Amino acid sequence: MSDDSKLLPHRTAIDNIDNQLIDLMNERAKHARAIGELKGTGVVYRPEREAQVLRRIKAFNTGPLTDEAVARLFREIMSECLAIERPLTIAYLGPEGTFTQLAAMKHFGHAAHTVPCLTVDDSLRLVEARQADYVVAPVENSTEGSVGRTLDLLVNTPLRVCGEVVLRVHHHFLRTQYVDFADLDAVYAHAQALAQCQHWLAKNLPDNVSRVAVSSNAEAAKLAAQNPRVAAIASQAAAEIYALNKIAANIEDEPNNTTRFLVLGHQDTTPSGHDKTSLIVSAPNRSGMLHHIIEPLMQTGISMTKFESRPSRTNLWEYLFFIDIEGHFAEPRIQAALDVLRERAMFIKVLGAYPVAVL
Ligand SMILES: O=C(O)C(=O)C[C@]1(C(=O)O)C=C[C@@H](O)C=C1
Repeated sequence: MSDDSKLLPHRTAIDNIDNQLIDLMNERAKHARAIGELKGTGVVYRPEREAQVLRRIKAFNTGPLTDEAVARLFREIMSECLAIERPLTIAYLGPEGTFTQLAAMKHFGHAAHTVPCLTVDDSLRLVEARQADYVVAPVENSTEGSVGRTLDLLVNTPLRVCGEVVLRVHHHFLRTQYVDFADLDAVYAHAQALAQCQHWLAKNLPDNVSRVAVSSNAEAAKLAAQNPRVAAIASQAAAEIYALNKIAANIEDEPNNTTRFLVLGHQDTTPSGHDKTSLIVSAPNRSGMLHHIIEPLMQTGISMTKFESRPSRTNLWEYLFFIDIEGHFAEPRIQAALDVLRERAMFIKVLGAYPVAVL
C-alpha cells in the first residue's frame, strides 16, 4: 500500500465531515438571518452574546484543537453570520496594515468592512457621524503605557465603549532592499513603536540614522516602500502589503509586548457574565483626594484593572482619573459605588461596560 493510499480513508472521512460542516454552518447562518429579521432596524451586533458564544465554545472543546483555535474559528463563523444580518463597517487608524486594523479584524472577524482613517480623531468622528458602525482605538500598551490622544478623546466623545481587544504586538525592521544598515538615512515608525524598540535600536542602529515618528507604523512602511534609504518598524501585515523585506524580526524590547484597544459605538452592552466598566472621574489635585476617590470602590470589594491619571486639559491643577473596574455598571454593587463616587467627584463619566476580551 503506497503512502498516499493509506491517506485515502482519512481524506474520504474529511470530505464527508466538510460537507456536514457546510450544511451545519448554513443552518446556523439561517438562524442568524432569522434573528436579524427579528432585530429589524435595531442593533445587530451584540458583543455580550458573542463573548458568551466564544466562552461556551472554549469550555465545550475537548481537543485536539486548542480552545484558542476553536474560538478563532467561531469568531469567523459569527462574523459571516452577522454579515448576513447586516455587514458592519469599522473605522480604524490607517493606512492598511496597522495594528489597529489587525485588532479590528481580531475582534469583528474578516467579514467586517474596515475603513482606514488618517488619525484616531478621524476614526471616532466617522462613527460619531454614523458613517461607520464602530471604531477600534488603541488605549494602552504593556511597555509604553497609555495612548494619551485616545484618553483625551474619550472625555468628550458621545460614543459608548462596548468592547476591548487585546493584541500581542510584534515589530519588524523592514526595508525595500535586503541589506541591513548600509545606505540608511532614517527609520520611520509610530512614536510608541520607536519607544517599544528603543533598546534594539540603540544596540543595532548606527548613530547617524535618525529616528522619525510618523502617524502609524503602516504609514512608516508605506513611506519606506517609496524610499530605499528609509527603513520602517511595522507589523508582518504591513511588510506584506507594502512588499518590504524583513531585515530583523520581533525587535520589540519586551517579549510580551501587548496593546489593548477599545471598541466604541452608539450602544450600551448588557451584562455578559464577565465584564468590565470604564469610567472617567475628575477631581482637584488635593492631598488625600486619590484615596477619597478610590475608597467607595475598595469598600465594596470592586477590583480595579486600570488606574491612570492625566492632567485635565481645561482646568489647571485638576486631574482626570481613567479607571477600569471589574463588573458591569448595571450590577447593584457597582451602581452603589458609583452613587458614592458621584457625590465625591467633580465630574464622572461612565464610558461603558463590555465583555472582558475572550480571544
Ligand atoms: O444572537 C444574536 O443576536 C445573533 O445575531 C447571532 C450572532 C451569532 O452568529 O451567534 C451574530 C451576531 C451577534 O453579534 C451575536 C451572535
